[in-house]
Amino acid sequence: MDIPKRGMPVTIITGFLGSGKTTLLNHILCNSQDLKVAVLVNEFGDINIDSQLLVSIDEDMVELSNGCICCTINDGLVDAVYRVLEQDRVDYLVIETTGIADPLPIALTFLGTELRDLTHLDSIITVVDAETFTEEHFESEAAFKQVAYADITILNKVDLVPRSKVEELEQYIKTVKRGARILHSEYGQVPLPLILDVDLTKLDIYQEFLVEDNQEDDHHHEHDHEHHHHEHDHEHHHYHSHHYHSHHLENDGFVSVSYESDRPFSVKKFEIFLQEQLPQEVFRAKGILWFSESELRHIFQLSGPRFDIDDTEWQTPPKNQIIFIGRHLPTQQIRQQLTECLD
Ligand SMILES: Nc1nc2c(ncn2[C@@H]2O[C@H](COP(=O)(O)OP(=O)(O)OP(=O)(O)O)[C@@H](O)[C@H]2O)c(=O)[nH]1
Repeated sequence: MDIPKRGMPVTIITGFLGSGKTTLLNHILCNSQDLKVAVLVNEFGDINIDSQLLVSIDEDMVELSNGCICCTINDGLVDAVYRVLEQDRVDYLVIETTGIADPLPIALTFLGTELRDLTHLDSIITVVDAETFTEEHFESEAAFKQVAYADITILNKVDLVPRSKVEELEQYIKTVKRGARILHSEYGQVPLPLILDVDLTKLDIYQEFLVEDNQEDDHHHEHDHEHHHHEHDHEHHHYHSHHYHSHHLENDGFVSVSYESDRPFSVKKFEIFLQEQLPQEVFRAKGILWFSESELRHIFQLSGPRFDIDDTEWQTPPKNQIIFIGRHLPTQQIRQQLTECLD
């Protein structure tokens, strides 16, 4: 089989001024373990790396002892990306945009230039400051697009606001982006497997912005549009099916399905389960999760289309325990699917 070679994965981080983009970037640089990450930033001043980690610095590139590198975008994004591609063994590229940037032209730089064949746009992450974000932010075109184009929205600084504010913001964000994937964080602390190499960018969304220059492509263009609409319908269906109203809650049909295992899940498989397999009827789930990729105890909460994973330390031998609540749940199927998530 002729499998096309995929280029270097790229994650774009956007978010309004002061929302916590750099904080998230530092979290990525310090926790990327054996992944060699290159980050592109506007100024080094932003990156506040422990100086013990620095091994070399030149005018536009800083190298850290864990192999990660930072480059400035001074002389243009495309040039900066080429500088990274010329480095040995860089596995992953993360770009921090300025707080007022519209992410669309940046995404199109990866999809519509020669970089298309050398890179693979993995996802756009938008960091939102839970404390200062208000609906008026959307009067800014850039802020609106940051949320509208986000594949993942990280609602950061949740330590500064009551839970009700976080929920209100989520509802509001979902009016702008139906089915938004929202994670919560304090100081950008989210498990990296949930945000890197997740392959969430849907190329067909960008198709209309890319100028096609031959008939073959035009044909694909139409096809992609159909596909796009179809997906939207699907999302609509999926994400709005959770609107059971409270007076139905006492009705028959609500069940819970519990699951336990002494073996860890694979993060990837569990993610796919959440994204693609979780029955629409599940409107609440909670549990304690053990992933083979992580030494931490992850507390999982799902409410409607939103889920949340918090990290804590194990005080007991690790195991998986999870419960799903919803109407008419296919108990055996859920158990079977979870068993398939075991590593
Ligand atoms: N309390 C609290 N403060 C945070 C959190 N995340 C970041 N901060 C602080 O918020 C400030 C802004 O964070 P940055 O990471 O610099 O934000 P940024 O988006 O890079 O900012 P710009 O470069 O101005 O766009 C810093 O003082 C951070 O320490 C959080 O979750 N909780």
